[in-house]
Amino acid sequence: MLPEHTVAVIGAGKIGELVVSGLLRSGWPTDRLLVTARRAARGAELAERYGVTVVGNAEAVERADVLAIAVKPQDAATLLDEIGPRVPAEKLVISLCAGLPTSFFAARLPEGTPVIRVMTNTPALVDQAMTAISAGPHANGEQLAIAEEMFKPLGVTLRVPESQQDAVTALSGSGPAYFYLLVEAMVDAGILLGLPRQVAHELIVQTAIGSAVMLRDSGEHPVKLREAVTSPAGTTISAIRELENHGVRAALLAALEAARDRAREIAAQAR
Ligand SMILES: NC(=O)C1=CN([C@@H]2O[C@H](COP(=O)(O)OP(=O)(O)OC[C@H]3O[C@@H](n4cnc5c(N)ncnc54)[C@H](OP(=O)(O)O)[C@@H]3O)[C@@H](O)[C@H]2O)C=CC1
Ligand SMILES: O=C(O)[C@@H]1CCC=N1
Repeated sequence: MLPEHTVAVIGAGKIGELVVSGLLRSGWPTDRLLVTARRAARGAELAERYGVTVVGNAEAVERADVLAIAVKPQDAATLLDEIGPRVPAEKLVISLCAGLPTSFFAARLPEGTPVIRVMTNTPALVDQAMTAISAGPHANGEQLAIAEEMFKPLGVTLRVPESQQDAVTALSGSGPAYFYLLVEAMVDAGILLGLPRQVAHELIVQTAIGSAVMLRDSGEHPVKLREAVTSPAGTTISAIRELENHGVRAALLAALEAARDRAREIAAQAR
């Protein structure tokens, strides 16, 4: 299905760029995509890399039907001071910002502007994103479908109530970083055990991929999958005892709670 909408990605940093590249990979026509950047050099880089049209924020607001806001949450108020009053209420605003509720945008946009909150993640770069989508004020099913049309080609999408978005941010938004940290630590453990770094890296990355595919495709609970690896008096249980002794499970509970709390704090600090 060819998109009927023109999308402007406002603030094409890391996340904005992955939306641009993902849309283009999915066949989104270049002439239905606009990009804005704060620095001219960044705009030129994106124009060169993707052949997209880079415009100012005001022109993006005028020409696009869908405004995907991908600036840092701390920059959102300044951006909305600039563009908010110019956004006609029939445009769809999609926020990709962590923490900020749709009410933050609604308060700075003309009455009746539909706002959708989206939390995606960096595996969008390989079309394996987890993207959670929530309707905010004035957003109807048709507009949620537009957001899904944009993000489905980048991976998996899920509709969630907006009240769950800070938790979603803690789990899947930040989630890739936790897995990368684990991989980094396990590769270092391989070094400790005397393996060459490249060998340790290959062993752990393929083990991560295999485990992830089994989690997704086997239909088995993670406990069952772990038990199948854990032989009586074997090697795995010795490692698991150490993980439990070091409070890894408790650390993850605390870590994700801290991420959720930081999302709330970002919203509270946004002016
Ligand atoms: N990184 C991630 O994994 C995830 C991030 N997010 C959310 O995505 C958003 C973007 O994050 P990320 O891509 O990491 O951050 P970046 O800093 O890489 O991108 C933000 C971009 O917005 C630009 N910008 C800021 N203000 C303006 C403006 N007024 N007009 C035009 N462009 C502007 C910045 O320009 P300049 O280069 O000059 O700073 C920068 O290029 C955040 O709100 C974050 O919470 C959501 C999910 C995952
Ligand atoms: O760290 C952050 O704030 C952003 C939001 C989710 C992932 N990265």
